[in-house]
Amino acid sequence: MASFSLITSTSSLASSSLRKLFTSRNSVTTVGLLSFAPKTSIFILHSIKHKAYNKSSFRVMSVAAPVEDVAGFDDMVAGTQRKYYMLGGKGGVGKTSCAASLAVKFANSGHPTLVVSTDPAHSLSDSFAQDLTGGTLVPVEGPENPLFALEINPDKSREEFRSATQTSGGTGVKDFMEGMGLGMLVEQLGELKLGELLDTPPPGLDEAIAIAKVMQFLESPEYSMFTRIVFDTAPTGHTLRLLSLPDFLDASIGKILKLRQKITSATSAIKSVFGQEQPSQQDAADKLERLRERMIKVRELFRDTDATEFVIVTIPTVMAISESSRLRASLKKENVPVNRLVVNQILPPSTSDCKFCAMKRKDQLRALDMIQNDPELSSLTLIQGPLVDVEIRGVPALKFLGDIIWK
Ligand SMILES: Nc1ncnc2c1ncn2[C@@H]1O[C@H](COP(=O)(O)OP(=O)(O)OP(=O)(O)O)[C@@H](O)[C@H]1O
Repeated sequence: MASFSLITSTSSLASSSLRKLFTSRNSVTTVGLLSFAPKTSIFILHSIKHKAYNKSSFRVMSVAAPVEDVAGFDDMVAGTQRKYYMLGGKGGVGKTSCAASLAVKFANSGHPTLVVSTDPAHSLSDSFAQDLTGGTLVPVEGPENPLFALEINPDKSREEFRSATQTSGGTGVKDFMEGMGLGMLVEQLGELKLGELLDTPPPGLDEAIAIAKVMQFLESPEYSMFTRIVFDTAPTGHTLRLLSLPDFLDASIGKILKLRQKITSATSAIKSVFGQEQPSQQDAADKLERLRERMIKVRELFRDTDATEFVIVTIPTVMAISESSRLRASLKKENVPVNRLVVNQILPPSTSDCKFCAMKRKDQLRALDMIQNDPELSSLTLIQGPLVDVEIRGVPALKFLGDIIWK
């Protein structure tokens, strides 16, 4: 079992001396500097004496600084009406770690919580160190109140869309129409690029369908208990395409449905001539209509300032901050509410004469300065997350990270 301990010290006590001190006494092999208050440091001591993490292995020896309401967590946790938090940003910045730690914090604050991954490359299972795969709700072990996780299977979502559209205007219908010599309708199909849409669905479609599916779940009574829903979304590019997707799909599906009317009359005319049963398109059309309605709901949810907030997660590099600025601009254009910016993986001030650390920190401070001068980002509540030198995995570690970030 691994054990973690928190200890505060004066800043003059370097991690190397702590490492020596605890290695001899407690088999502590890793000492990570977590954050600095003006006169205090918090160190995380990670023992590899044991094989697995568990809750009781965390020992908080003292707390460094009074908890400040930096992130406005009081506001995030207030009220029992359902709220959605979507965490998004560039790949690898720590979206999953931040989303999972927020979900743990909500659950420990009394909210039955659901954390959902719509990123095709799921990492919730890795983050919680529990198997959460399978596309259904899985209870997360550890928090004080119910916390469930859901990793949506993107391939399944895409297949659902394909089967819903295939018989109602997809390539199957196209071939059929060509066979019947109904050139005019084939042209319309071509214009809609339906074949392309079905064979290579636009990026973001999986995620839109995944979110739509979650919303469908959440409407049913057995899910009414969840008062906080945290989405770990796919990287920025996907999110941006996702936002423009409902409009695109709305228009496309609207056209498909109109086209369907024409096809239905054409097929019933053929049926009456040849006396043959044509495959019923009613089911597919109904499915499409439901999908369209759900897409509209997803769009509305993204824009609902009372129920939803998109939290941008970034790291202190020029590239990540520039991308976050573009993301914020696009979200603004789409009227998606954004109030908070998490800057994760900030190096604490160097306690040793490590030149690399000093340079890196200087570089990060320059990037942090950029935020203050960025027209898109400067107005957001800035939440700073430290870079820790142990991997954040499992509920105790996520609780620990959550208590640093979400306060
Ligand atoms: N504050 C931190 N300190 C140290 N390591 C961190 C921190 N935040 C995240 N990490 C580590 O960085 C890696 C990527 O984190 P995470 O999976 O949360 O990022 P992500 O943005 O969700 O990635 P992806 O875009 O690939 O889904 C993980 O190994 C995680 O443990």
